[in-house]
Amino acid sequence: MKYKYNTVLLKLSGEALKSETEIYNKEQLVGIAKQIVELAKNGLKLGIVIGGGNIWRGNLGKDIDMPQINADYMGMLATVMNGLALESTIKRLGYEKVNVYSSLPIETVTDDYNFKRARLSMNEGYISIFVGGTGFSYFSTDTNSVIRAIEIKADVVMMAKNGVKGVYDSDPKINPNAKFYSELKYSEISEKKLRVMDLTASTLAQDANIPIEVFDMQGDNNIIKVLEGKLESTIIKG
Ligand SMILES: Nc1ncnc2c1ncn2[C@@H]1O[C@H](COP(=O)(O)OP(=O)(O)O)[C@@H](O)[C@H]1O
Ligand SMILES: O=c1ccn([C@@H]2O[C@H](COP(=O)(O)OP(=O)(O)O)[C@@H](O)[C@H]2O)c(=O)[nH]1
Repeated sequence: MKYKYNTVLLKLSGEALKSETEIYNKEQLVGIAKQIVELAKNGLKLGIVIGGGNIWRGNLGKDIDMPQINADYMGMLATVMNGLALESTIKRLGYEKVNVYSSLPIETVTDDYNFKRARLSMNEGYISIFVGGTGFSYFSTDTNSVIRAIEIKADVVMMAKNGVKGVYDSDPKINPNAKFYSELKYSEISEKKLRVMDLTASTLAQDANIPIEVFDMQGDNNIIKVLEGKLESTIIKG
């Protein structure tokens, strides 16, 4: 196997799909889809959780006096849109074996999520795109990613960032002297108050003993490179 892992849960934020002015950028979508198709064709079992941040986030609800729960469900619906955009881009590249599983029942355009069905289809080479988040308010797609990774028996959660190669001791975009970590323990995420993912997600990953690999997906074929072990990243485990 040419990749470090056999089964991977890839977390993409909504930011990965957008441009400066549009919620969807064709080059971004195609660039991601091409890598995903290559990985799947080479036998990697791939589950993808996609965020909704290019369209809407629940914390925007307060700006329009919207209750958090309503705002959160709008955010979850945003992830469904992103999943459909990725699905159609993958299929346009000629790879038909892709399912969009939604935690929100939207029978017309998605399959209802069922971990057994997802595992079976992935064993047959299908890419699983998980949308709708956890289906519950007050959660994030980071937590959703860890839950789906547990359910599909993934070897790792690949946490794709936009423009940051991994985890530092402080925000590298603010502190140019921030120290990069190539490895971290889960406990250090909370001890050092590192902004990588929400604590629910890191605590769940620690309990399930699932490593999380944080890498920068903004670069030529970076998703493939990191899985080939050819890209610097931060691995969180133990
Ligand atoms: N300790 C840290 N290590 C890395 N990035 C950090 C850290 N603290 C804050 N950041 C900031 O978090 C940003 C990533 O935000 P996040 O929402 O998690 O990523 P994305 O938008 O790519 O999903 C980075 O671009 C960086 O500016
Ligand atoms: O299980 C979930 C997942 C997502 N969300 C909502 O959907 C929004 C978009 O998800 P996220 O912010 O995780 O997307 P990303 O930042 O990865 O683009 C969040 O802000 C939440 O409001 C939620 O309520 N429950």
